Amino acid sequence: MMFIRPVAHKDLPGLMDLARSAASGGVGLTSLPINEDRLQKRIARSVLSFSGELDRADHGYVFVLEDSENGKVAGICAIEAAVGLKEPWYNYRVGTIVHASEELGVYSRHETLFLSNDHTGFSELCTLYLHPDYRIKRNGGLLSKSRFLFLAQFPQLFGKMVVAEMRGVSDENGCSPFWEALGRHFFSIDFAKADYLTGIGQKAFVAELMPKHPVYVDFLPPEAQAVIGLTHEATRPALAMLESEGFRYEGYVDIFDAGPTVQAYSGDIRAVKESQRLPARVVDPLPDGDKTCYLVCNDALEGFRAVLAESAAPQGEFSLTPELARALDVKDGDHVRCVALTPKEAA
Ligand SMILES: CC(C)(COP(=O)(O)OP(=O)(O)OC[C@H]1O[C@@H](n2cnc3c(N)ncnc32)[C@H](O)[C@@H]1OP(=O)(O)O)[C@@H](O)C(=O)NCCC(=O)NCCSC(=O)CCC(=O)O
Repeated sequence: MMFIRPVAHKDLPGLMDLARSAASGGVGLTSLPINEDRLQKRIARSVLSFSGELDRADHGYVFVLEDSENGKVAGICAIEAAVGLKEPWYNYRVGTIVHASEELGVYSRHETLFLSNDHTGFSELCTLYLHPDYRIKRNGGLLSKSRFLFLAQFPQLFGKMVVAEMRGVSDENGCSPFWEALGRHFFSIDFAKADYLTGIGQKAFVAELMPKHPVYVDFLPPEAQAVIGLTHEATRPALAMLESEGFRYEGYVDIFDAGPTVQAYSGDIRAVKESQRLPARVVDPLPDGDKTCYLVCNDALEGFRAVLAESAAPQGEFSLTPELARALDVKDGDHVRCVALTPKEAA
């Protein structure tokens, strides 16, 4: 059985394996560098976040997907409670500047990139990675969307808006047309290096050196213009899952590769809005009848668990098999939070 739980110190070797797997797939995950020291610090920060021992500005909750058959860490995902409260959080906002003169009969509008800190204080979904061997049986949905149950359960820990930065377009050698056209002029390193520095916590430092004045998109080469707001092919499944929950691109892009940031009000995320907190009824076997697949979590913060469960539409209580109750660490009568998968996922 697959279940979600908070990351623990013992998971360092498992996270290193995931980081190596991500890099070998050619995608590389900015926030999952193959760097034992960084990963160990990330685990430690998460453990302290779950126990409430840090400032809100430092809270970052990391979860792993564990295979109970063999104890293997199959995937990772995270939520940062509030970005930009310690050091600036930068995006480009794709806006418009109009140059017009009625007298001369001239009117032209220009797409322009404005440096912004507009997402300061928002929560961020990040570090989503599932080992390729486990990209089966809705594990991707469990991994990505379990975070929404956590958000619904503990709204006081998060901002009113949630964002996610999707990887922008780069080729098989890690070369980004947007970086080559813009960042490269201000920082004489290649995109892969800038991306690595971002992953080890140096993004603000690199960002300080990027152009502060609005950038006219017309002045960028066509290959850079073409990738503004586009998602890397390998990251499309991650984006599709967020879009199915109501996340949208609102014109903010990454300052390095111009990948889109998608966003949603926390309370408007489908799985947050539609989730219900109900008493668990542990039954063996489950009653006959039509069943749907639900995301289910327990009530605990440090002992958070989430699973996928087939169940009939809940009528004031949520029926669970003893095996699922054990995975969720709940007893009959304890409360769980549940939400059905989208009809497309459940099909
Ligand atoms: C993202 C996951 C975990 C997703 O797992 P799976 O691949 O098993 O998921 P899946 O069920 O096959 O696909 C999920 C949904 O994407 C759809 N889908 C699949 N391929 C697609 C494509 N090329 N274009 C558009 N949609 C696509 C499927 O139909 C499905 O939607 P339906 O269910 O509706 O049919 C994995 O692919 C992965 O680890 N990828 C590599 C790392 C990565 O790119 N991470 C995101 C980085 S960005 C980040 O971390 C921030 C975002 C975040 O944290 O969430």
